[in-house]
Amino acid sequence: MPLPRQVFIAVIGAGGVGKAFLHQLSKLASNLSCSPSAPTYLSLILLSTSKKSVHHADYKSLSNWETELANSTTPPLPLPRLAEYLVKAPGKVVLVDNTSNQDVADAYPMFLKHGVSIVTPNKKAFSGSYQLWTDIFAAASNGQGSGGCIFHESSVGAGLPVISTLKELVETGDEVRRIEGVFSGTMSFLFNSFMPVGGGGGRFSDEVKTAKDKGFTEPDPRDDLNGLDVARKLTILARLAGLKVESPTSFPVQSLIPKELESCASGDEFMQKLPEFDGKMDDLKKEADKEGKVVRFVGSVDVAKGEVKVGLEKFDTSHPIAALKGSDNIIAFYTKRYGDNPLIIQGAGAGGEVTAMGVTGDLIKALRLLQ
Ligand SMILES: NC(=O)C1=CN([C@@H]2O[C@H](COP(=O)(O)OP(=O)(O)OC[C@H]3O[C@@H](n4cnc5c(N)ncnc54)[C@H](OP(=O)(O)O)[C@@H]3O)[C@@H](O)[C@H]2O)C=CC1
Ligand SMILES: N[C@@H](CC=O)C(=O)O
Ligand code: NA
Repeated sequence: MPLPRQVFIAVIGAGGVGKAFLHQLSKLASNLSCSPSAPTYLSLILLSTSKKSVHHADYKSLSNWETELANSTTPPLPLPRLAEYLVKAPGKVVLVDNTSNQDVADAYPMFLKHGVSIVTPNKKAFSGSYQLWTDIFAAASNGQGSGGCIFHESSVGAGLPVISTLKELVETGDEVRRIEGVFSGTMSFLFNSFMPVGGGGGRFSDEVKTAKDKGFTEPDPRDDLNGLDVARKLTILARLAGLKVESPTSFPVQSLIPKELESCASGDEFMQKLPEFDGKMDDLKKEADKEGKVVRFVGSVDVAKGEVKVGLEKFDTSHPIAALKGSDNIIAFYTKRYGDNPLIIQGAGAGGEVTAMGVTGDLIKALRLLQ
């Protein structure tokens, strides 16, 4: 009879994605067959938000995380103390970062060097400075050596298999020439509902509020509307395709934040004032309508030219990008092997459940490597 093995899971971030991940984790059979030789038991040993943490000095599994977190009065561990706690766990550890925090992302090389594996939808680690990108992958072992492994499928296209597909294209020797499409669930939802094919549509500011309520936006919706979220995703894809993109602000990115609202002190103030600018978005709609077109927020990476760009473009109403629904992303990979008919991935690109699916899938991949 093979001996069961135990893997310890620490989760930081319990918002839309974090909560959906924790529910999916609880459904993963505790007797998970990731290893051909032994069943795997998963123990949740830490759960933390920006305000509080639940963890036990004896690494006892959290049996009822919702109640334990709600009742906790313990502040979150500072990152070096968190690392100490995880390193001393009596077995392999996977840290699940469900935040969008830069400090947590900056600490990935430290966690990885200490053998802690990471799965995350947080884009900031992979789209920050090029140095951080290099440090993360230098520290990660992904199966070889003593460093932890790292997976980040949901950092682009939520649960859609975008990162894994691009990596396989590159690793199997295809030549990726161009990547283009709609990379934001929020922007897709906004334009599909504010400027649908066939006319009509709601007020732009109302649709922004709905996108936030549906859990599509970043914690601060200005990070979507300023184009930076898409720029981060394209930075990640461009780097995986071999371009040394320095940062998500090192190429042209069109912002939809009105100049007058750039100085808003908070996301709440911004959301309050946004309806004053609905007229400008209506003008954009009317202008496209006159040409029989719709406007969509798109991005592209031209690998051969080394160019990345993000912004609004007009599309014929018959174009596949114009026909997207809800929060759908569409991502086309033009490669040497696929020729003029690109490999296309399409589906929901935002939302707690679909994003958590990518994170849970990554956890399963990490567990297979940690045998
Ligand atoms: N929502 C989506 O559709 C998608 C999201 N993502 C990415 O997933 C991540 C999570 O998104 P989402 O769940 O929507 O965001 P939320 O704002 O709903 O949740 C973020 C969580 O992170 C916690 N947090 C923030 N900073 C820290 C910190 N320093 N230490 C511990 N916890 C912290 C917050 O705590 P508190 O509650 O105390 O503020 C909150 O629980 C982001 O990186 C996002 O870009 C990726 C693809 C799609
Ligand atoms: N805010 C992002 C969430 C997923 O990355 C989006 O709208 O696409
Ligand atoms: Na993905």
